[in-house]
Amino acid sequence: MSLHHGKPLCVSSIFRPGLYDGQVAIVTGGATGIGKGITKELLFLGCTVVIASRKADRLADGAEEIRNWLQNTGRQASLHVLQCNVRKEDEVKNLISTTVRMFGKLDFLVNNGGGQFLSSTADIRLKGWNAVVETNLTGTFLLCREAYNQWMKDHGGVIVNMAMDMWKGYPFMGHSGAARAGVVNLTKTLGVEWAQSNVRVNAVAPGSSIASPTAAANYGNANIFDAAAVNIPLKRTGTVEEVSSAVCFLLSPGAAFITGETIRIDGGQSFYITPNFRLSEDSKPSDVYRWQSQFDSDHPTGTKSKL
Ligand SMILES: CCCCCCC/C=C/C(=O)SCCNC(=O)CCNC(=O)[C@H](O)C(C)(C)COP(=O)(O)OP(=O)(O)OC[C@H]1O[C@@H](n2cnc3c(N)ncnc32)[C@H](O)[C@@H]1OP(=O)(O)O
Ligand SMILES: NC(=O)C1=CN([C@@H]2O[C@H](COP(=O)(O)OP(=O)(O)OC[C@H]3O[C@@H](n4cnc5c(N)ncnc54)[C@H](OP(=O)(O)O)[C@@H]3O)[C@@H](O)[C@H]2O)C=CC1
Repeated sequence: MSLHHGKPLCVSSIFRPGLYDGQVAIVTGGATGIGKGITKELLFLGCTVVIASRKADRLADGAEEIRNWLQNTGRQASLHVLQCNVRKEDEVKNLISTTVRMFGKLDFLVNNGGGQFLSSTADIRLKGWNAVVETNLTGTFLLCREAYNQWMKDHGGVIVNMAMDMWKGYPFMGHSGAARAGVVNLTKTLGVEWAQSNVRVNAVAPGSSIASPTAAANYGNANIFDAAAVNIPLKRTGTVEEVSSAVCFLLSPGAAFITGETIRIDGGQSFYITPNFRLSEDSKPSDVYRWQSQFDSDHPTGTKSKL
């Protein structure tokens, strides 16, 4: 349901029905939150979708909900489930090869699966750092590499990666900020390297503001996203549909001349105040560095200072 000039409209995508008829996509993390929104929209548009993540129960529950939802729109779902931990190279290889074997092709890869935990960087243990970097950066690399080598290199395709609002660093999520900055850079590199194979590689960077039950549960606080709205110029949090429509656009022929790009989906948040953390009120001004000069008192602006 969305609003159009204040009136509710029952629509399930801004894109034309059948846009992705006959196409095959993998969406990692496709059973929950943003990934579930992307999966629904791709299915609604006619795509065959394989959702993949670590937890079999999550995949089963998500798939059932998605199938029921699609049935209510009057469409048949070509939805499939494969377990895969993107941190494990053999499981990633298997995800891609099984998909290609089952459906004869792989048109789209959406590297949505990922996440992190909140911690001051000083307190992150190496295991935790590695878990987050392997999930978000290494996992994205492995999936891109396998999708390319096993199918897209010879047949073309489109990849969309997942970044975040890490443009000015990400206090208290330093591991993920660093990993996602790596994803943005990798996206540029692959956009150039794989252009010769007609493979486009782009990314989306949602603000810290896309609420879903699973995303909030990861932080043990159902309302964690509510506080974000005050720092967002558009004065509200975002929706999974608003991420999904950007992903579906990047996958579409409408984005045929876009590669290596990362689109911010954050209501202007990253151009305004960063981020949801503030220094404590009693933090002191830092030490000052200044040249010593006999002219300082004559020329307070320092224009005639010398070493
Ligand atoms: C106003 C604030 C807004 C905040 C949110 C803003 C934006 C939101 C962005 C989002 O991305 S929402 C999506 C949220 N969903 C997820 O993050 C889901 C996926 N995440 C995870 O699965 C985990 O966070 C993980 C760490 C990436 C992987 O966990 P897993 O259990 O598979 O890892 P392990 O190999 O078992 O252990 C990892 C290691 O990591 C450390 N660690 C894990 N959790 C915590 C924690 N909560 N606090 C501190 N440290 C943690 C720890 O060292 C673990 O090892 P051990 O020491 O336990 O042995
Ligand atoms: N919500 C937000 O505001 C923002 C979200 N993002 C990113 O968007 C993506 C989706 O997040 P969101 O939907 O909000 O949160 P969710 O917690 O609902 O989604 C995370 C998904 O990633 C999957 N996942 C996590 N680790 C792995 C792994 N090692 N291998 C395979 N799948 C994995 C999870 O499934 P399972 O547990 O079954 O493995 C889950 O489906 C994530 O990358 C997130 O970090 C970025 C910026 C902001």
